[in-house]
Amino acid sequence: MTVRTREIRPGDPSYHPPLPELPPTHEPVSWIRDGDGLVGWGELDRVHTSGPARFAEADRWWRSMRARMGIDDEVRIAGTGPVAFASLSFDADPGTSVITIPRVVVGQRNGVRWITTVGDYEPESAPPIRRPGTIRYGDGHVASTAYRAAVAESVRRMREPGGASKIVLAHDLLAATSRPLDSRFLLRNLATRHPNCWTFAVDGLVGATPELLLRREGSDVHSQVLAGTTWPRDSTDAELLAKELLSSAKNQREHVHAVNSLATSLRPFCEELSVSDAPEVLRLRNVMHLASTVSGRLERSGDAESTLLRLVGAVHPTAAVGGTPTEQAVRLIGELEGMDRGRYAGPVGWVDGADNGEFGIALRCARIEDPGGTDRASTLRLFAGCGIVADSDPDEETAEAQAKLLPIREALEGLR
Ligand SMILES: C=C(O[C@@H]1C=C(C(=O)O)C=C[C@H]1O)C(=O)O
Repeated sequence: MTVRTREIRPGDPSYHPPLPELPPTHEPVSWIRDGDGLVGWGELDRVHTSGPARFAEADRWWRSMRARMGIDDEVRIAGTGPVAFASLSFDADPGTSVITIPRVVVGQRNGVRWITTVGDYEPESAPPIRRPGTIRYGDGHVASTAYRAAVAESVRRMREPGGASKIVLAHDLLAATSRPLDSRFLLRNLATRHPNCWTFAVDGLVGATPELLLRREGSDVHSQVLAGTTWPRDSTDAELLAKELLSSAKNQREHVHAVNSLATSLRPFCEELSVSDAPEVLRLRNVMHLASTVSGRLERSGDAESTLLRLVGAVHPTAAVGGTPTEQAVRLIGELEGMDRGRYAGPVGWVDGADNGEFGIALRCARIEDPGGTDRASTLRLFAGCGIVADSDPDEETAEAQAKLLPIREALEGLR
């Protein structure tokens, strides 16, 4: 099996279109930010994994597949040669994770565009992107009222002696389209409207996440941790909002838990690890977050324990999506939230043959529950959550979750 990467040069018909417009299928895989990234289609092979060993099993499978591939790569940068996309469940149980190898990947980075193909490849032209028609919304497993109640209960528990310091609770919203969904429609709208997020799609999970869990390039690792959120209300000036966020003790507390959890779990793998001095404000279209960067150099980058998928497994779940202490928080999420998160809030991203890659946290996303068909519309489940601390206000957190649902709702409704 030979994997071939060739540069696509200016003048080639596939040099100019934005990445989401290239796939000739309605369900491509994707990872795009600021116009750069990867899209893929056609499936060579996939595996599903589950349980606590889901990361290690996905890793083992990817290494065995790679070992069977001959590589002919004329570009030779991160993301060229063989590439797999993966989306892993939030929880060990329940939850099914997937890792898949596309037959065709088109990538772009710093003005260089390339195509990678596995085996024989017949170019196909992409059919026009379909619109999903009108969208109807309905309550999911955790409606807003139930969410507010869960937040109030978690606050009560956190105030008890021995209570957790932080718990991230989420809720869901159902959406039904009137015509079958074309994932490229969501990808195009998200990538255009949220260029500073990573627009992803893997096996029916589609979204634009602002949170980079782990990037690996050679022996360097990098993460952007988010926690602590505000959003525009009435006519609040953006500068003022950013200042208020930076000086909010409650948001700073939420943030510190998330940064510490990532740094603590990554440190044992690194000979050097640094955390930015103080959080900055990341401004997105609908919300603002406190953001910190964590950068490290791996101690034994060739080690089987330090592969990207293993590292991702070691740092997940950070307190940005789980809580502190992790085990207590995850148990409470199961009890108070009571829904199956599936792959929402789990790691999603790609890994290449040299073990370079990027994984984000699957936030601001929808899971396609029924893709529909020529004669059937589609249904999706949208997710959003918030970090809760002992002084959280249930009404505020419920409103915050609504603000976090906006990007995926707007994409579905056609805004770009
Ligand atoms: C859980 C979500 O977002 C996370 C929670 C945040 C918070 O509570 O401030 C901020 C960013 C994310 O780490 C989500 O978007 O669903």
